[in-house]
Amino acid sequence: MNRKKYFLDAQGLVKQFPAPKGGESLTVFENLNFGINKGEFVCIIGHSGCGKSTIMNILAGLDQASGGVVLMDNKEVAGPSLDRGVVFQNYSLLPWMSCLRNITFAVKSRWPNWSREQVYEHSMKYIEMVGLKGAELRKPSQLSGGMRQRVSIARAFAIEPKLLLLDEPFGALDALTRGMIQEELIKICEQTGQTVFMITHDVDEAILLADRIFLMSNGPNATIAESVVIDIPRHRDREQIIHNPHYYPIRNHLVDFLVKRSKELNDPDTPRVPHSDNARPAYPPEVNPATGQISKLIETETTEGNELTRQVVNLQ
Ligand SMILES: Nc1ncnc2c1ncn2[C@@H]1O[C@H](COP(=O)(O)OP(=O)(O)OP(=O)(O)O)[C@@H](O)[C@H]1O
Repeated sequence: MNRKKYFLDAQGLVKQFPAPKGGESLTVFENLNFGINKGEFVCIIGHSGCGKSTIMNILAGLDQASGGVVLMDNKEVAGPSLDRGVVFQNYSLLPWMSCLRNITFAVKSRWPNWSREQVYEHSMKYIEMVGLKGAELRKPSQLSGGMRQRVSIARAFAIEPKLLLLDEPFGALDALTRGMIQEELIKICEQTGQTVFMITHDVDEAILLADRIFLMSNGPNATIAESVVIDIPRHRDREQIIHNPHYYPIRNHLVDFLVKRSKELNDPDTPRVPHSDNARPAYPPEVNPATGQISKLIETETTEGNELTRQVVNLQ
């Protein structure tokens, strides 16, 4: 039995939006509990409208939950912070600034006491890391979509956030560019041990990148039904990964969830597995589709200092 404590810990999150003309408010999700370990790459998959971007905005501190709490490094997330870098699908670069200035601007805010040289060298390191050396003085409008997305990734990494949040960052890119940037992202994450939470609709992308994949049931009243463990060894590459014997069992499990189980879980006539064993947060079970192992993280009565201790228990 391992003892465990998460770096990022979401406990009992609820999000409700008021109805536009009075009436019943919309509960997007409720009693959402999940954790992310330091250095882990976690993807979240679920149908459109289930609440993935809402979760990401709450983790980023850009939106507030209606209930529950998010702890990062034991501190409550109460607003935006340079500890969390966000990359959106639409790049969100400042159009009047060059690529380099888009990055130096963020680096200066992060380390206001750095000299010009320090800021420049640090920013150029990340420009090089995403393969944009030579294009650093161009404005976003003079770049391709893939290049712009690489600038936003470089900017997010350059502030060395404790947590990187990626909201479908490759959604608008063609397959070839997407593949190239995925490989760069894998390389950078391997070099830096970055903790990442990423939304994607692409199951193959999720298997390639993630250590775990959260499966979200359909909304309203959505929930994270499972945390799927991707135990395919790293370094992974797109051509080789499909030959790993665990690849297709994992892929089939994800597709089956999206096609069938995500809806069933939302059907009021389908009996639900109780989400919570007791009044405490119940994390979604961890499932390894390749080995059939299911484990569950539970809180124990034990406390060490003021910290709650959690244990992983194998159920199957
Ligand atoms: N500001 C808002 N006011 C009212 N309802 C909202 C607001 N923002 C989101 N919603 C609703 O909350 C639900 C979840 O939206 P969200 O964007 O988080 O879903 P998503 O899973 O990210 O979808 P997609 O995959 O299409 O991006 C949707 O029903 C959406 O209409």
